Amino acid sequence: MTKNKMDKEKIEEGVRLILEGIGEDINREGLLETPDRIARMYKELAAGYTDDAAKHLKKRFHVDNNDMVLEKDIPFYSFCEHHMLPFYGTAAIAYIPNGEVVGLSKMARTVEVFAKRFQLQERLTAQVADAFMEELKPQGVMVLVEAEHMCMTMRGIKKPGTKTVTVVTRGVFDDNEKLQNNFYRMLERR
Ligand SMILES: Nc1nc2c(ncn2[C@@H]2O[C@H](COP(=O)(O)OP(=O)(O)OP(=O)(O)O)[C@@H](O)[C@H]2O)c(=O)[nH]1
Ligand SMILES: [Zn+2]
Repeated sequence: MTKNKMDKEKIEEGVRLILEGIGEDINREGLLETPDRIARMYKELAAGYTDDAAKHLKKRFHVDNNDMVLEKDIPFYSFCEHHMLPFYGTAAIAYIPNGEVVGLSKMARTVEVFAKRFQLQERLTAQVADAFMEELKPQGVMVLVEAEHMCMTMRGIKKPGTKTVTVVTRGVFDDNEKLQNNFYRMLERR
């Protein structure tokens, strides 16, 4: 992924063009600072382009037992790459260690790295799983993402409340009904 710094001026120019295209007066008081604000906003909301999952997953702790670790209800906000509108929800990551675990916060940080980009929910889900497999090298990983897409709620088909669920398995979770059911059972526990 690109390590380039964001081009703030380009974003500002783009925002001015969209506002002009819509027919707005870009010189009216309320809009004067908007291009600058939006450029600063993207620096935060698209920070994933300059972040790297490997950086967060490289610190490990040894464990004696390779029991499943599950982190669930990890909230995230992302953007759909088709409409540049937010999609948001929660992610759950489970893995079976291979003698090593990562800090719990790093699981949520990995979600952030890939969520803070223009995304497809399917790709976001797979990228989180693949980052775990590549960096931590567990025996397997399973990731579930549940999200609402604003491009389906405030425009287009307009179906608020519709949830999209994407699931990815890697390693020992592949085709392993027992492990997958274990994951789903742990997700349901409140
Ligand atoms: N698979 C997938 N589709 C997505 C995601 N986010 C948005 N979409 C869909 O991307 C599609 C883009 O379809 P297009 O027909 O090119 O665009 P559109 O004319 O704006 O489509 P409508 O939303 O149906 O009005 C839409 O069906 C969106 O619902 C995502 O994360 N994954
Ligand atoms: Zn969309």
